[in-house]
Amino acid sequence: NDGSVTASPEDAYDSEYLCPVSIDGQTLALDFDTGSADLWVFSTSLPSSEQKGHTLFDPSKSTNWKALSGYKWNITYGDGSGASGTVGTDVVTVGGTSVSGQAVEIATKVSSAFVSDTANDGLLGLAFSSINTVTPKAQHTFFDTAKSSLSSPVFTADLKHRQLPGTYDFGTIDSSKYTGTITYIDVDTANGFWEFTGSGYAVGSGSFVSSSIDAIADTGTTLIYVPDAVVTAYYKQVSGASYDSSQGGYTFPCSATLPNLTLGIGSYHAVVPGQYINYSPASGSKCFGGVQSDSGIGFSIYGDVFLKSQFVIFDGSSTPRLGFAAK
Ligand SMILES: CN(C)c1ccc(C(=O)NN)cc1
Repeated sequence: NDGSVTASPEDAYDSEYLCPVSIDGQTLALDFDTGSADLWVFSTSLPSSEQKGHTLFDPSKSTNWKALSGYKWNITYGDGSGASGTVGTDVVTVGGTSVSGQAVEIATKVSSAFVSDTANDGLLGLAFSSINTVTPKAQHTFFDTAKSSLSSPVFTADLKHRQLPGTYDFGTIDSSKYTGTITYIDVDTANGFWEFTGSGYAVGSGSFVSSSIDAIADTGTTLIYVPDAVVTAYYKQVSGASYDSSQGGYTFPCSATLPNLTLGIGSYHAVVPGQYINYSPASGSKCFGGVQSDSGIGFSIYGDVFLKSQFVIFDGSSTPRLGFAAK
């Protein structure tokens, strides 16, 4: 029951990656999110003003739909966006991986950020089921539901930079997708995230700074959010860079040459190409950085700008771990 599904960038800046998911034959484009654990979809139960532009799941058209009476969900993400609604189970298929009895959370309310993100028909959470928001009983993620039917209890992310489709694979580690060896690091599941301790950083050709960085691998977050020491050291090497409160982060002249950012994972040095860190135009001739401060979050977030530079293994075995390799 192993599977592979394309992950297509939603826009020119890879702000998110969308994957086709079939729910009893109804195919929606979902944002696979290793930073949350709810599978929720835009639905016919939303107010019509919130439905516009999205593909909607209609449970009344599903022969395998089973409503969970009295079950509800309500989620808020790190950027303040959120959604809520009701719950049922259905057959969910991702690439070649099909599971029955999967909890599907029907949105009856979504925040404006989701309404306006018309390419996004919902999220498929891939964090640990311990942070699923369904009450009165938390539900399993798609990966947890599928795990026992996979050749190996793993999924991998091979996200690409700019305009290229990548893939999420379930059940296998495709050795044609990476070079060199895989470095594994232990995961602390206490907060429900793929959370690990990074070993430090380097900016451009500068020397590596050993420091413990508490971070999560989050495919649902676009940028890299790291401690101020890292951010300061990075933008010190970018002429014309400065913190722009009106933009809510560091910007720099779009003509600037950006240094690579190396992030340590154990003894492995993961290199994020400088070009990936010129994230998008901000205003005028200024561009917005793909590396920003994690202050106020409580941990660092290694989001898509980092993850797309690597081949990443999410190992859901009895001792969960993360694997990283160059590609
Ligand atoms: C508004 N949208 C599409 C979001 C998608 C994902 C997230 C998130 O924090 N995932 N870990 C937030 C917002």
